[in-house]
Amino acid sequence: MVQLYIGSKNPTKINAVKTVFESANVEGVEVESKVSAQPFSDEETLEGAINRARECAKIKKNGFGLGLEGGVMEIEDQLYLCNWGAMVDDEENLYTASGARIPLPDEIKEELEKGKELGEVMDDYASRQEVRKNEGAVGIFTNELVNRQEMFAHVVKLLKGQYEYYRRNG
Ligand SMILES: O=P(O)(O)OP(=O)(O)OP(=O)(O)OC[C@H]1O[C@@H](n2cnc3c(O)ncnc32)[C@H](O)[C@@H]1O
Ligand SMILES: [Mg+2]
Repeated sequence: MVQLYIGSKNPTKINAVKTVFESANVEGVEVESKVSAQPFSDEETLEGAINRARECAKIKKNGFGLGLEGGVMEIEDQLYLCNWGAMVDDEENLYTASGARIPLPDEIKEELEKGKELGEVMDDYASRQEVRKNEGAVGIFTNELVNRQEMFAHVVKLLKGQYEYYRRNG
C-alpha cells in the first residue's frame, strides 16, 4: 500500500488526499510551510506547497510527501484566492499543480492588507466558525457549489495524474 504524508492537520486537505488516493494510507503531519501564514502571490503560495511536500518527504522517508497551500494573488488591483499543490515521490521527483482562482471582494482585501489571515477574515465575514476547515472561502463565494475539500481534491488529482503519466512515459 502506498504511504502518503500530507503536510497539514487541516481536515479539508487530508480528506482531499484520501478521496483521490483511495487505496493509499494517508497521514497528516504538522510541518512548516516556511512562507508567511498568509501568502500574497502565486510564487509564495507555490513555494509553501513545495516546502510542505519536501518537509514531509524529509521527516517521513518511507512515503510520498504532499503539500497543499492556500493564498491570495493580485491581477491589476483585483485580489484572487489561489491554491497550489506539490508532491514528492519516492524517487524525489517533484510534481506541482495549481487550483481554482476566484476574485475576493475589496472588503476582504482591506482586512488582509491590515495583516490578518484569510481564515480569520472569512469567519467574521460569513459569521461562521472555522471556515478554513469547512467550506472555505471558495465555498462561501461560490454558494457552496465548490467547497475547499473538493477544490483541493482537484489539485491532488492533477498531481496524481502527472505522477502516473511521467512514471509510464518519463
Ligand atoms: O493548517 P494549514 O494546513 O496551514 O491550513 P490553513 O487553513 O491555514 O491553510 P493555508 O495555510 O494553506 O492557507 C493560508 C491562509 O489562507 C487562508 N485560506 C486559504 N484558503 C482559504 C479558504 O478557502 N478559506 C478560508 N481560508 C483560507 C488560511 O486560513 C490561511 O490563513
Ligand atoms: Mg496555514
